[in-house]
Amino acid sequence: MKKIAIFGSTGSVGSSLLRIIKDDRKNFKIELLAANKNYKKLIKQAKFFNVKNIILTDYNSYLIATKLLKNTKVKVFKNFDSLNKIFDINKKIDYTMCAISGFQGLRPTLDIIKFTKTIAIANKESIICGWNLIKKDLNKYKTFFIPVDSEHFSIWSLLDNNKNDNLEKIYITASGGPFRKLSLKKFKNISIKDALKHPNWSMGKKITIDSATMMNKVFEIIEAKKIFNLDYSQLEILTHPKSYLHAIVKFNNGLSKLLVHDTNMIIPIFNSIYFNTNKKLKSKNIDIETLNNLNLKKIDNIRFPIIKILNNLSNEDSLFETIIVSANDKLVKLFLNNKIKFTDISNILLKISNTTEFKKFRSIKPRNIEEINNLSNYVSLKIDTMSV
Ligand SMILES: NC(=O)C1=CN([C@@H]2O[C@H](COP(=O)(O)OP(=O)(O)OC[C@H]3O[C@@H](n4cnc5c(N)ncnc54)[C@H](OP(=O)(O)O)[C@@H]3O)[C@@H](O)[C@H]2O)C=CC1
Ligand SMILES: CC(=O)[C@@H](O)[C@H](O)COP(=O)(O)O
Ligand SMILES: [Mn+2]
Repeated sequence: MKKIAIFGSTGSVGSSLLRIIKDDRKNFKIELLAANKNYKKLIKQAKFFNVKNIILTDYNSYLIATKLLKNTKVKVFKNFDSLNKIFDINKKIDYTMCAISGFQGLRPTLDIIKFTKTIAIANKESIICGWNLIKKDLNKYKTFFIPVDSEHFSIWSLLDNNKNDNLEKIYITASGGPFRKLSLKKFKNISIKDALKHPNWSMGKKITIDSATMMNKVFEIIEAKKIFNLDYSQLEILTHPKSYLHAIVKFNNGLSKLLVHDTNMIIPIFNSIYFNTNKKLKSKNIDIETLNNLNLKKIDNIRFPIIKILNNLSNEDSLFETIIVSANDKLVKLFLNNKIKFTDISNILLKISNTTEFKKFRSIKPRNIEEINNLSNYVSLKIDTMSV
């Protein structure tokens, strides 16, 4: 019986994992489910899987859930401060999925490492902002790490569990999102509805907007650089409309490996929880038609100006990554609340990434979560004051 925890269980990745577990219930005991506001879905999950601990970080949702569950054995927590009341460092759980969206996933990811034997991280923002802190604790507590983001899971699989000492170059693919072919003249009137129509993947709103602006791929380059300890010069984006090929790894010895899988996040998620088992997952036959038409092209930074942020990055872990993640979190929220235009996201992000005030953070290494959180809050407030 594997004991597990799922952060972001009511979301796209979290719910996909629960669908996998539902088919194999006898082998799993869910110790904790965490979400933000969706108390109805979280309570339904907790009851269905007989989960004794839940976290709701939105205070009002926490109060409602506490009331609704008062005559049950389910304990409701309002934040992640009580992990040491739920878990025991001497009796680690087997697996945790970190699938909270955005910057807010970093603290829970850092806090759970000591309590879990394996940590599967889908929350790319935590890797981008806090990788040096995450890596330090992975080593300190001997926690096994599996990246879940499809391109990074693919690279990780090609490197056979992360031996990356003879890596020459990595290509990650981008679908190009819903506006890959849209006339540039129409970008200024892009609607929320259209921006949420990803051509290949059904994902949470935030990552879907990031795929439309191409910020998702900027994040994925940073994520790959950190996880696989590369220079940015060793990483390149290729657009591939079908999202079937996820990564190409070129090694120093002249060999290159490519990884394709169905355009379905169930595959990386399934492999993260059944890693090192021979559990069978039903999947489609190899798609020869798509393999014959990979249609790989270099990224167009006229269409996707946000790519230019990659030119401003330092090759060392820095607080600058927190600035762009937090600014992007905020700007995507403003766009989804109809406060700014789609093109404002890239324009304001590029402006922020070029200001002297923020550029100086490229040479400051993150020392602790408090420093990262404070900077993130500052960036968020700064955007409120900008004339957006
Ligand atoms: N979806 C996908 O296919 C992929 C996702 N990823 C990454 O995985 C992560 C999750 O993505 P996705 O599943 O699409 O996101 P969703 O928006 O679908 O779900 C986000 C989850 O996080 C919860 N959440 C949000 N904020 C908080 C918070 N402050 N505290 C606790 N829980 C919180 C949400 O709770 P609530 O429901 O209550 O709001 C929800 O359960 C992201 O970092 C994304 O970049 C990477 C590759 C693919
Ligand atoms: C499924 C997954 O890993 C997403 O990150 C996906 O890659 C987003 O698609 P884009 O390639 O359009 O950003
Ligand atoms: Mn991805």
